[in-house]
Amino acid sequence: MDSYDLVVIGSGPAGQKAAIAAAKLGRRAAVVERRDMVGGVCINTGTIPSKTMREAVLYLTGLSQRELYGQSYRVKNDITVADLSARTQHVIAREIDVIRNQLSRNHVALLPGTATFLDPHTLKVADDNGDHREVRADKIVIAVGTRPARPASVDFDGATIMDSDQILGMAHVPTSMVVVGAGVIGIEYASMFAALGTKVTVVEKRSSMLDFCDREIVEALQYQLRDLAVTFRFSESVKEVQRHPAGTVTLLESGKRIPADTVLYSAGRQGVTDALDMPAAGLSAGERGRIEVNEHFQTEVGHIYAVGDVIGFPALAATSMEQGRRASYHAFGESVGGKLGDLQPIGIYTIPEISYVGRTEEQLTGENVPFEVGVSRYRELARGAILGDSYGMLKLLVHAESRELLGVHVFGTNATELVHIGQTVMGCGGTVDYLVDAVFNYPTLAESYKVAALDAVNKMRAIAKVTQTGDYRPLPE
Ligand SMILES: Cc1cc2nc3c(=O)[nH]c(=O)nc-3n(C[C@H](O)[C@H](O)[C@H](O)COP(=O)(O)OP(=O)(O)OC[C@H]3O[C@@H](n4cnc5c(N)ncnc54)[C@H](O)[C@@H]3O)c2cc1C
Ligand SMILES: NC(=O)c1ccc[n+]([C@@H]2O[C@H](COP(=O)([O-])OP(=O)(O)OC[C@H]3O[C@@H](n4cnc5c(N)ncnc54)[C@H](O)[C@@H]3O)[C@@H](O)[C@H]2O)c1
Repeated sequence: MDSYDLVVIGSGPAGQKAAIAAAKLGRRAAVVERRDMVGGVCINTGTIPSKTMREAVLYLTGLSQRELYGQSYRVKNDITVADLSARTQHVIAREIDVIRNQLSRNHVALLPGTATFLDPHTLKVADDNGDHREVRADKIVIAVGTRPARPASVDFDGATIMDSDQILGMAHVPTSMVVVGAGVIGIEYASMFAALGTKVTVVEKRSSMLDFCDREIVEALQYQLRDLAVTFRFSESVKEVQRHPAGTVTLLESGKRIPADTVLYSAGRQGVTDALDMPAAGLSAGERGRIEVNEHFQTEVGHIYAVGDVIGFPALAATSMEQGRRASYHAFGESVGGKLGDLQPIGIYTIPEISYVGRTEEQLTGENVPFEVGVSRYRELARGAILGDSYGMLKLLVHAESRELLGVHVFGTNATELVHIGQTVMGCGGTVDYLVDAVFNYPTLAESYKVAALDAVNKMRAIAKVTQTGDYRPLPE
């Protein structure tokens, strides 16, 4: 039986980084993964295909250029699924190659197959072709990720009623689509299909969407999506999805019926823990197959760690990678930076994109933290005009007394890149004054930080002026 210092189950972002971190610490590491899933959901069905498809949609539809060249501007009419998937397949293949290469040059063994616990230190790895082997490990990292939740009441056929894995194999761009669930996946795909000209209806059982984001920005997104003919049905639950020869009908609890070519069911995901035989290792999975861990990512069995989507929120590729690295470091007694804290950015690749770091206005108000808001609009930036982005905005939330940055919220072109400037300032404990005094390249979108910072300090100065000149008269009690 082969023996390793660390065996990782799953080769997604969390598993890869756990294994490579162990290898860098001089440990013998192995990753177990199914032959057709190297790179995990991230590379094969999730982040990478969806983000590549988005890029193809933006390019081929010419959507982001229409402010400059007119509303009829297109790079290609009649965009086909083949147009979209050519780019996707190219990027997936390239990324898998990079991962295989990184693992092999770090001497991490890639063991093909599905892992099952035999006991807390031993795993059976069964390949699809019927072969199996047993491996022993001092430490084990579970990084098995999630798969789309599939309620029994929905008859998924992969052609007209699909989950987010199946959508990548769709045969044609539909003329109409119902998206069930306005979570990140649902809204990202709703944006892409709306940009392609599909008539999209989003059904969401909550009264609003993306509740963790800044409200003003979510409203701006909804406005932009409605402009692309998206219909929102909030506070509505899907009761049943019917398949008919001529298309689908989505039946809502309220009695409404929505006909459409296709349905994308994106109402959450569940942990892929069923194949693991968790009880054999003394473990159990909770609601939706999730595994509970402590701050070091240890499960209830100390030498077994769990990282990535299988432990739940925030379920992002970037956080998964960092959790993987931290779990390995902890397993082998290496120190890591402070707690994986509040400064993890969120990036949502809707059209236009959203990104933020830190707290929202709603959170700060709820916590009675006094703050000032500084806003910069892309339409007032030279780079915004050059790009043809008139709707973008950057918003800074600044502590009214200490002048620290408390949150950065960006909407529009390059939002997911821009957010890192604010993240760095916040991570270094910087104040709004750093941004006021800094010089940014011109013409750039980064300049929006200075504009928003000046806006915030101007408002703060206005308050100070009123209170210091004696003009300020408190209202009678
Ligand atoms: C449509 C979509 C879009 C997304 N977009 C983004 C985005 O833009 N940005 C972002 O940050 N995140 C995004 N995400 C989330 C991101 O993909 C995940 O956070 C990330 O993939 C989680 O990594 P992971 O390592 O936990 O697991 P995964 O990537 O899910 O990989 C887990 C791997 O474990 C393997 N596995 C499972 N069980 C076993 C077993 N018993 N034996 C062996 N192997 C096993 C699976 O085959 C799989 O390959 C998106 C997700 C989806 C679905
Ligand atoms: N850009 C990114 O970072 C990115 C992109 C995609 C996915 N992800 C990750 O993937 C994970 C899963 O995303 P998701 O969107 O599938 O799940 P989710 O759980 O975030 O959203 C599901 C939504 O569906 C709604 N819903 C559930 N049942 C319903 C019903 N019967 N009728 C109507 N609405 C219903 C829920 O209220 C919820 O809003 C997320 O945690 C996210 O972090 C991240």
